[in-house]
Amino acid sequence: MHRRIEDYALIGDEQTAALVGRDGSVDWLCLPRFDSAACFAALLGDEDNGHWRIAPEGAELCTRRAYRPDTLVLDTEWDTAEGSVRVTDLMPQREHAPDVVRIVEGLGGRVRMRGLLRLRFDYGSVVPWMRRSDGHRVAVAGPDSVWLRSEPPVRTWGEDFRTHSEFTVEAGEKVAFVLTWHPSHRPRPPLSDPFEALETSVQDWRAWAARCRYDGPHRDAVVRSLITLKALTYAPTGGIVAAPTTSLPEELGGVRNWDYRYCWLRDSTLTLGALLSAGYHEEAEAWRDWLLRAVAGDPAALQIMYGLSGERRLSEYEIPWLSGYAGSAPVRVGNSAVEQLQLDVYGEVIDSLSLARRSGLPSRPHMWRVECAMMEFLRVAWRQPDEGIWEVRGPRRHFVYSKVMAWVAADRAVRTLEDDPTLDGDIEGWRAMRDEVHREVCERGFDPVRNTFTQSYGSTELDASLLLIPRVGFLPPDDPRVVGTVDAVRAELAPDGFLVRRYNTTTTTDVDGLPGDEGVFVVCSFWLADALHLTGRTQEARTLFERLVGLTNDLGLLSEEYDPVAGRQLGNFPQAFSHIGLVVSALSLFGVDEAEEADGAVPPG
Ligand SMILES: OC[C@H]1O[C@H](O[C@H]2O[C@H](CO)[C@@H](O)[C@H](O)[C@H]2O)[C@H](O)[C@@H](O)[C@@H]1O
Repeated sequence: MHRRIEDYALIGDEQTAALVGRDGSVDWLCLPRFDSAACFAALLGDEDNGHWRIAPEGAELCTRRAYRPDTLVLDTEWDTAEGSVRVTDLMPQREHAPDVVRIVEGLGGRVRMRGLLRLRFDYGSVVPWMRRSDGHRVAVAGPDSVWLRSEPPVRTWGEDFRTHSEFTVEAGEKVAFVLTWHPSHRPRPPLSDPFEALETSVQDWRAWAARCRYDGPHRDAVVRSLITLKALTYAPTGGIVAAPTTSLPEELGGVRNWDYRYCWLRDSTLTLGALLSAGYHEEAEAWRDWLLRAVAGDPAALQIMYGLSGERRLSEYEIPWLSGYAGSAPVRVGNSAVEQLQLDVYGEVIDSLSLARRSGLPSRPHMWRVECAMMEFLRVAWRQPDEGIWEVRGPRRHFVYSKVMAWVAADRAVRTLEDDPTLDGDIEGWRAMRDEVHREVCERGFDPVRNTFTQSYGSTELDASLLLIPRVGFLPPDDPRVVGTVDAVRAELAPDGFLVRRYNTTTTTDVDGLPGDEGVFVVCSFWLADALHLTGRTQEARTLFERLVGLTNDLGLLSEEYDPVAGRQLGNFPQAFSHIGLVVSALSLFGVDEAEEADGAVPPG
């Protein structure tokens, strides 16, 4: 029986992350990086694909669980007939090697505990050799070795390619387990102190969370989202992954299963906006510098996504031995979307660089050169059809949102030149492009009969990305075409007025070229709240926002999509896009309207 996606919690060390279930089992962990092969892949198969469970003997789901306030340290507790026990899970900031620390603490009575570790390298397929060394159990296969120790040592034995442990805790007693990954050709990794690591982690996360500038309603949800975005950052380079998982399905049993362990420029730039609005300038600067390195060379040959360090080749393949989450196959590694043309990305990148400049981030000498190169490419390329924001795998189209974002690119480039006369650029050429794009979108992407912008030129379909038109400043919020579009999108893509689908997957136009259906797309519902607010319906927007916060799991986490019929989260988890939506909407609806600035909502001049 698979766990629901929302039954998982996230822990991580800003280089990789693990998912821990309510039953005390770590079912997903890629080591040493987010995009490495998983050594625990039970999430996408079964327990024999690797997991690590620590729980009271005979117990199933925990009685309660929570993050320690303002941290990524997870407490999972069970009340049993024998007594109560807590397992505290964390991945400390990395010094030498990645560690997963699990501290078992007796809370009352005398509880018998069981540990079961099945290490399976290379996405659940490789059973390692196990041996003992210096009080550790060591698993080795190919490039990977994993070292397990406990403090104090507890009885541990191997059987059937599994490592078992058995021990008892009384109130106040603590047993810590540390699992450390290391390259298999290297000597034993340095030992870290798990109890000290716990204290330091709690302090560090709290100090980080205290920097949040937002102090309005739903602060806890905002801080949890920011912590999640921070946890999705690959600290050594500043790259931000869209999610720490691959192939959690957009439809249970379906084929819409993708690998999100990479850095999408779209998702990352929006993360940058959310972090900047909430006061996190260092992270924004680190990402901006990651971007400048990733696109170096020929900035015009921009990819829509990169690896954690800016790698370009992310070829997609399937893993046939994993049955998929709830049977949702195939499981994919890599992402073919890397080869797509998505014109909106240029707008998002130039917008975020312009925001970085306006927010006072120290400039870099080649930043403007990169923007100019992108503009030169876009000046010609904006006329092409593309795969659009939703990365459709059907034929290219003239997606309206892509054109709107081409307008944003030109608009922000022109404004940068207007603000800083020391910079060189073809201001007249870009102004002309801006006007031409605007004219064309209003002529070819607008349906005057229904009074709404459409998904693509000449189409009758709608698209949730159109909700962003007022936010990016393409038209003022009170323009009747904007109000008409918000109403039309809501009526057609959110029949309950609340949960928004990104587009229709069931029409004859078969826009995405994929079989099957999908859930509602969480970030789009936040966009609806923002659009309602901008168009003067703030009370309605706030009510909607509050319902959306209700979709988070018990820990405040959101996946990419939601199934309103089953009442379950769907898609990769936790997903940056959804948490960005929550932060930006909260700041805009209850804060100081900085979220608009973050997304570049500068009304057209
Ligand atoms: O639905 C088809 C596409 O789905 C994924 O893309 C989605 O996730 C991206 C990362 O969060 C996001 O940037 C994009 O807008 C979403 O549509 C998947 O990665 C694609 O390969 C797939 O074609």
